[in-house]
Amino acid sequence: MHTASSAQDEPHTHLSEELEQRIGNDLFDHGWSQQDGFLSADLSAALADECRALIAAGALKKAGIGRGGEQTIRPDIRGDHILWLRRGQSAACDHYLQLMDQLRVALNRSFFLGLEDYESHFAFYPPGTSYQTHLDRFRDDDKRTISAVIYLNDAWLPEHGGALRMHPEGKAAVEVLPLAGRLALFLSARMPHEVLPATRDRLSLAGWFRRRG
Ligand SMILES: O=C(O)CCC(=O)C(=O)O
Ligand SMILES: [Fe+2]
Repeated sequence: MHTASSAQDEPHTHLSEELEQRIGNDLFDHGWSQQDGFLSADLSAALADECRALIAAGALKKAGIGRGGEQTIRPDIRGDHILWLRRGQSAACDHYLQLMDQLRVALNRSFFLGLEDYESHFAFYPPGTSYQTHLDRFRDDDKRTISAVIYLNDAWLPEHGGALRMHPEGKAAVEVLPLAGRLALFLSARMPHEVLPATRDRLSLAGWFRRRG
């Protein structure tokens, strides 16, 4: 339920225009963007709790590579366990999906991308697992346009590993640590990226803004 309160009480119930512009400019100047504190500490903690409960219940499954009937499990290439989000599964997930929908509308407004929807899953990388360098666009489906990852891990330190490492064309690699509340965005078809192994559990929400097919 929505009760009257100031913007400070509810950070990012609505994204500020300034934040939307910063994200759009980063994406189109550099092909990626990092926004710390994109989720409030409360929302990030609620999503982390939900993810941990789902892991404990065995609800996350080993992720495959490839699409549809061609999916294969290759832990040497990709070691995460995932669960796709459904609208209405929890207040926290709905809040997150609502924020991403605002971002989708803002990106369409500024850049005429025609982004139509957003799909997202929880991801859990057990210690030592990784995801080798890849692009997020499938060979036979070019709908995925912008990738978004939100991290759910408190007190993450560089020595824990687990960075998202991006490889912008012609530039030095960039690393983003999976710290709670942080958002990483990049162009799905153009940014090769990988997940480095970590020494502790690595929880996140990965998602894709898709354009009309
Ligand atoms: O968790 C990350 O930092 C990136 C995940 C990823 O590349 C993917 O799920 O396709
Ligand atoms: Fe990816």
